[in-house]
Amino acid sequence: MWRRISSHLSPLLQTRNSFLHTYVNQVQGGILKEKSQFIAFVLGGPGSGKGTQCEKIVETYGFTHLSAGDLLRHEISSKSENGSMILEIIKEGKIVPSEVTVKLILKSISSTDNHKFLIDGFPRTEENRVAYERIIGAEPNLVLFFDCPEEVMVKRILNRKQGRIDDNDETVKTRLKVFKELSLPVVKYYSKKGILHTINGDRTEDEISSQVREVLSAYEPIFR
Ligand SMILES: Nc1ncnc2c1ncn2[C@@H]1O[C@H](COP(=O)(O)OP(=O)(O)O)[C@@H](O)[C@H]1O
Ligand SMILES: O=c1ccn([C@@H]2O[C@H](COP(=O)(O)OP(=O)(O)O)[C@@H](O)[C@H]2O)c(=O)[nH]1
Repeated sequence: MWRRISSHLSPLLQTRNSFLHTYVNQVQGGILKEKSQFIAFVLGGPGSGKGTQCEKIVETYGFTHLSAGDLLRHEISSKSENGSMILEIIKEGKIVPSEVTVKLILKSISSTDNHKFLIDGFPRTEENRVAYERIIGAEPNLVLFFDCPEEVMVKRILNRKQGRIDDNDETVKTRLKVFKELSLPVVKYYSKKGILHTINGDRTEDEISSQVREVLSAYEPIFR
């Protein structure tokens, strides 16, 4: 049974506290055990297979999957105050202001009773990354990067058929440009930090899954 310990703090402190230390106490055989929050960022170009693999990770390891794109699309469909601005940006394949995305991520984390999260499709720019670190005050435990040739990603996106407004020839061009110019520097940053794990995304789903399991199993003692 999980229980947040930050309920008596002010809302701001509470959010930050719950993020940094979620920490929930589990009574196990009479011993109060503390679990640390575990965050994995999942990066890769559009159509590289991030969402598909996140679903498998959820099934195998019990992570909570937070897709930044899904959180933003939910703001559009729920007609929230930022909904129309987000719609315009996604339609063009550009990047939503960091504050908006980070707040949505933070809100989801704080309202979820789990200590391990996959944050999929974020951070997409160095500015996103810095905003996340400023607001959250922590770095991820690890970063998975799905490396996939451009022509494979384009083919997958145009076959995706989920009715997404940005899955078309025109917007895909901008998304790929944004990925190369703005997102790859983030990948490089985490590589230098030594927490990046590159996965070959140009394989079958099962082959990719087994590469992912190889990486995650090494972290299992930490996030379990
Ligand atoms: N390894 C794979 N081989 C072929 N198609 C894939 C593979 N992984 C995902 N797909 C398909 O490609 C499309 C894009 O995958 P998705 O997981 O949505 O990518 P992303 O979240 O990175 O945009 C989806 O239609 C998905 O079913
Ligand atoms: O942190 C984020 C994540 C997504 N997006 C927007 O949402 C779109 C779709 O992102 P998603 O991760 O859902 O799909 P992908 O491009 O990886 O297929 C992007 O092109 C951006 O316009 C954004 O602005 N910031």
